[in-house]
Amino acid sequence: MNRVRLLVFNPVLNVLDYRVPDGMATPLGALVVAPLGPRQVLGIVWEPDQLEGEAVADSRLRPLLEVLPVPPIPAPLRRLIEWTADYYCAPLNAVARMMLGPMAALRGGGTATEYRLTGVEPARLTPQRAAALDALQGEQASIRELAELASVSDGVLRGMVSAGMLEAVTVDLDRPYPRANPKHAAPDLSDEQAAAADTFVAAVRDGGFQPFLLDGVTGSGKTECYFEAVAEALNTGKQVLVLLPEIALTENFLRRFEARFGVPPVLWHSGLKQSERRRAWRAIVAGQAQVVVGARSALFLPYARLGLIVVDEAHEVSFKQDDGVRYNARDVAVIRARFEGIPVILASATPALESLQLAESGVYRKIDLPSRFGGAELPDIQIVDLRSEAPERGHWLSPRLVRELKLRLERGEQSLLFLNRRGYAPLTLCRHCGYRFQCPNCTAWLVEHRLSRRLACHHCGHEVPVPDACPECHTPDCLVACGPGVERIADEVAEIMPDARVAIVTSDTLNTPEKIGEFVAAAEEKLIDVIVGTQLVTKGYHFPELTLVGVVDADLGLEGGDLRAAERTYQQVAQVAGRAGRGEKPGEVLIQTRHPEATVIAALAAGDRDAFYAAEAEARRDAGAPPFGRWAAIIVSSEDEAEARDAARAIGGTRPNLPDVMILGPAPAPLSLLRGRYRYRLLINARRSAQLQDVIRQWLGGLKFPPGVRVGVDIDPYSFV
Ligand SMILES: Nc1ncnc2c1ncn2[C@@H]1O[C@H](COP(=O)(O)OP(=O)(O)OP(=O)(O)O)[C@@H](O)[C@H]1O
Ligand SMILES: [Zn+2]
Repeated sequence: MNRVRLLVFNPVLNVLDYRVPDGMATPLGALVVAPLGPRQVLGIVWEPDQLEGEAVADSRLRPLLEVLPVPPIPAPLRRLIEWTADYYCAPLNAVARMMLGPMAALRGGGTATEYRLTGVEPARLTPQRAAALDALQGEQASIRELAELASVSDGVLRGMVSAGMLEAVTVDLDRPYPRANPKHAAPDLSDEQAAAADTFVAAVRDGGFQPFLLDGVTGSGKTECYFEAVAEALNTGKQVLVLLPEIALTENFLRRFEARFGVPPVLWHSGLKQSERRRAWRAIVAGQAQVVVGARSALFLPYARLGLIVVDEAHEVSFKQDDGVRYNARDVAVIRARFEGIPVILASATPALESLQLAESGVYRKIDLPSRFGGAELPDIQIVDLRSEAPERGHWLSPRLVRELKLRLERGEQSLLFLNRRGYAPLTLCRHCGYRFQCPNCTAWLVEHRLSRRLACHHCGHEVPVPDACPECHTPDCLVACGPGVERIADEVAEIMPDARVAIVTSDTLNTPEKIGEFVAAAEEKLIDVIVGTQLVTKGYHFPELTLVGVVDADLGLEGGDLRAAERTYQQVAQVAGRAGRGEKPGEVLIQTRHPEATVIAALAAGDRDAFYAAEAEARRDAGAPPFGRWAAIIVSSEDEAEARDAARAIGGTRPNLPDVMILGPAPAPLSLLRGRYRYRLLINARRSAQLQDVIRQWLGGLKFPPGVRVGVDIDPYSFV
C-alpha cells in the first residue's frame, strides 16, 4: 500500500500518516488536504525519516482527500524549514506556515471580486457615506478592506453598492506581472562600483553559494551595485528576493527600481490586500514574479527559481522577529542561500559586528565601497556637549544647533532633526499630586500624542483621550508633559523659525505608501525645510539639498538594558549623519550629548568606525557576548502573576549545571507586564562550544506548565525587555 507522512498545520499535532488513494500523485513537498476527525487539515508530504512520528498500522490509515493545484515545496526549502525549526527551537509547522500564501491561493488562481467608486454622488449623503466617498478615492479592494480604509462598517458600503456609488470589479488573480527590462536605464558605474558589481554579476551567473558583505559608506551607491546583480538574474531567468527592514522603505525602493528596470517589483508585506497577496504568492511559486521586495516574511516563500538574495540595511534589528517564531531574517537568508546554492548580498554602511566578524574570518566575502558616489564628501561631525551648551529651559535644541538651523533656512537648504521618540512627550504627570499616566496592560508610561490628542501605550496600543483634569486629584489643567518627542521638537522649531516648513516623520504620520510617496516628493521638491523624525528617516533616503543633521539626544539609546546599545547608537547616528551632504553641498552633523567621552560618541565624532568596532569587539570578547559567545533567552509569561513566577522558578530550579553555559535569572523582565501578561526572563550565556539548543530542549522538554503559561525561547536575542 502507498502511504505518506505529512507535516500538518495543526496546533497540537505535527506529524500524521495517511494512505494515498490509487491514482493520486503525491511527490515530496506536495500540499495536500487530509481528514482529521470530522474536519480537514492541510499538510505537506515530507520525507518520513525527517519527521518523527508514531508508527500507525496500514489498516488504520485514512486516505488523503486531495492534492492542491500548486507546485510541490522544493527540497531546499524543506531543508531550510527543518534547519530554522531546529536552530530557533520552534515548532516545525509554525516555521512551515511562513511559506504558505492565503488558503485561497493554494486552491488555485481564478478571480476575486473587488469594489471601487463609480463617480455617482447623490446630492444628499449621510456623514458616513460622505466620509467613505472621501477616503475611497482611487481605491479598489474587498468590502472588508475598504471598510477598514474608510473606518465605516461593511453595511455602509453595501448600502453604497445598492445606491450605485460603488461597483463590483472582477480581478484576474493569475494575470502576469509586467516584465522588468534589465537594460531599461543602466547607470554608468564608477570604477569602484563597477568592480563590486562585476563580482556580484559573476556570482549570479556562475551560481553556487557565495555570501557577500557589501560594506559601503552612506551614499556610495550600494543599491546601484546590487541592481547589476539583479539585472544579471533577469537576463538568466532567475528570481531575486530583496529584503528590506521596514515596509516604510519599500516605497522609496520601488521608485528607484522602476527607474532602473522600467516596471515596479512584486511587493510582499503585511500591508498587502488579499487579492494582491494571492496574486503575488501564485506568481512567486510559478516563477513568474521576477523580483520580490519584501519585509522579512518574504524570506520563506516557495520561489520556483531563486537566483539571488539581497538583504539591504542588513544591520537593522527589525530583521529579528520577536514573536511567534523568533528568527533573524538576515541570518536565515544566508542559510537559505546555502541550501539553494545561490549568492546572497548583505548590504550596509554600518554592518553588525556579527557580520564583520564573519567577513574577517573568511566566511563572508567583503566588498568595500569606501567613498561616496559623484565626489560627495562624508559630512563633518561635531559634538555639542549639553552640559556646557545647554538649551533654554523647557527646550531641547542647543544654541549652536539653533544657529545652524537658522543658517540653513536662510540658505534655502534642508535640515533633519533626529529623535527616536514618537509623540509629544514620553511621560505626563499631574503637577498637583504627582500622578503619572501609566498603561494598565504594560509596565510603561503613556506617551502624549498632541496631534491626535491622545495618550497612547507604544507597546500594546492602549489609548485614552487626554483628560482635562487629573484622574487622581481632579485638579483641572494640571498636567505637565515631561521630556520631548518629535512633535515637541517640531513645536520648538516652529517657535524659533515661524516661517520654516516642518515635516514630522514617524510611523504615526507616514503610515501608508501614499503618505510616504507624498513626503519624499515634497522633500525632493524643496517644500520642506526641516524634517523632524524617528529612526524611520535615518536610512535609505537621498535628499541632495539636505545639509544639516541634528541628533537631538544621542544618549537616549545608551540607556536601558540593551546589550547591544552602543552598537545600535553607533549605527543609528552614523546612518542619520549619512543623510547629510549627499548632493553637491557639503553636510554637517551636530550630535547633542551629555557623554562626549563615551567610546561610541568619541568614535562618531572622530569618524573612526574601526576604533568603535575594535573597542566594541574587545568589550564583547571580555563579556563572552556574540559573536564570541552565544546568548539565548527564555521568556515566561502568564496573565496570572503567581503562575508566571512559579513557572519561572520551576525552570530556574531545574537549570542544567554545565561548564560552558552560564544561566542568569529568573528575574522579572524589565517590561514585567506586557499586554496584560506578567513576564519573567532567564538569560543564557554560552561558549561557542556548547550545544546550546540541545541543552535548552532537554532542559525545558522535561517540564510541564499550566495551560495559561507561555514559555518562549529566543536564540540570539536582540530584545532584552
Ligand atoms: N553610478 C551611478 N550613477 C548615477 N547615480 C548614482 C550612481 N551611484 C549612485 N548614484 C546615486 O547616488 C545616490 C546614493 O546612492 P545609494 O542610495 O544607492 O547609496 P547607498 O550606498 O545605498 O546609501 P545609504 O546606505 O546611505 O542608503 C542615489 O541617488 C543614487 O541613485
Ligand atoms: Zn500597554
